[in-house]
Amino acid sequence: MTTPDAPQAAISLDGVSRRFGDAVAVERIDLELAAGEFFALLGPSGCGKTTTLRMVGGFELPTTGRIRLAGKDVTSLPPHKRDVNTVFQSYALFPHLSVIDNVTFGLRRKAVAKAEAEKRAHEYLDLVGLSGFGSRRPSQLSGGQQQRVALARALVNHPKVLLLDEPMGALDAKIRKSMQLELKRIQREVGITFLYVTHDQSEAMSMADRLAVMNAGHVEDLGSPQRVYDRPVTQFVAEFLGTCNVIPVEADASGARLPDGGAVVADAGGTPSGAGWRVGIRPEKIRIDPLGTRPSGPNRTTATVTEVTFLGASTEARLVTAWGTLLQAYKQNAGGETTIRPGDEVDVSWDASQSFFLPPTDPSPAPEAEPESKEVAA
Ligand SMILES: Nc1ncnc2c1ncn2[C@@H]1O[C@H](COP(=O)(O)OP(=O)(O)OP(=O)(O)O)[C@@H](O)[C@H]1O
Repeated sequence: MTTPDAPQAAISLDGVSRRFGDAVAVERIDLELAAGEFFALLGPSGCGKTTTLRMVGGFELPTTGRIRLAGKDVTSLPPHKRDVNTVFQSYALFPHLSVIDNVTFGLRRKAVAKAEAEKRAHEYLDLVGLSGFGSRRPSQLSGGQQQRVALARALVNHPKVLLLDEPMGALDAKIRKSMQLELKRIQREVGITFLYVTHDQSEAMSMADRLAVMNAGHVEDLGSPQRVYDRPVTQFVAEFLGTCNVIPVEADASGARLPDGGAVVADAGGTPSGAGWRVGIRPEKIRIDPLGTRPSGPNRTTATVTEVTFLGASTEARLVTAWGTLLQAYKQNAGGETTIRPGDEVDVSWDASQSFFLPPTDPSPAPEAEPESKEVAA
């Protein structure tokens, strides 16, 4: 939590929940976003991302908890009394107004003089790469261009915080990719705090300074994209962020072992003890060598290659261990690789630093359970 001399959080959620009748959409969330941070809320459909964002925007009231913006309690304030703007997936542009009138709309309502409002609008249209489009109607723009207008309109009031709810949802994959880079550049330039909701893990990882992975209404993991990808705290998080090999381990006082008895050491995820623990390794971290060529040590076993797929930049191998766990491994095609074929017996190994222990998964977490891991802005 915030210490007296820590910089004030731009957004802070303290024990925020939202129920709809008996259904719990958001369950006791604690979040702190630093000023100027690009923060993503990531998770599958229905996990509570949009409800969380709507509570920050004032479109939904929390059932419990407090929301602060720059230290000010706004929990029960209506949207227009909060220093935030929202960009929705649908853009919500006025179809009968020109681009420039769409962008100046909020300023004009705040009684900013027309000339001044238009000057500012042109600056923001420049920023989003749309100078010269001011007199067009939204219907004369592509989806990506409409999205930029919506962004310019949201930024032109200089809100302290911008909320973005799947703003790229309507764009095709290629435009999405270039808009992601663009949005990150714009966010850096304007220095406004962004709270960005998406179910697309690559979008969140490529743009966010930090991200929170939500599952069934609670925050399951929170940290930098690299930390959450490399050292996820649960199997759900590991698998939501990309492909992950998950191997059961048996653990006792003498350490953790694979089903074939080989020792397992991992630098992350705590010390397994008892039943139900697993070790996770990303496919690109798995090393494959001809059978019998790996020196003995922990984190190695043997497997049979079942499928090899050449993907151009990389090759994907599927393997099965002697006890029946299926594994996936990616290898960059950097030249000089040993060819492997289906049916080959191989040594499989990985570094302790590239793997993480995963705790037993509770099949039905108690509704009042605390999130398994939390971090707050320093
Ligand atoms: N107004 C409402 N009335 C009843 N239930 C609601 C309401 N709004 C949301 N919910 C429920 O709350 C849960 C969380 O919804 P929310 O829209 O926050 O999820 P999400 O993670 O944003 O999903 P998506 O990615 O599909 O938009 C869902 O089970 C949803 O059905």
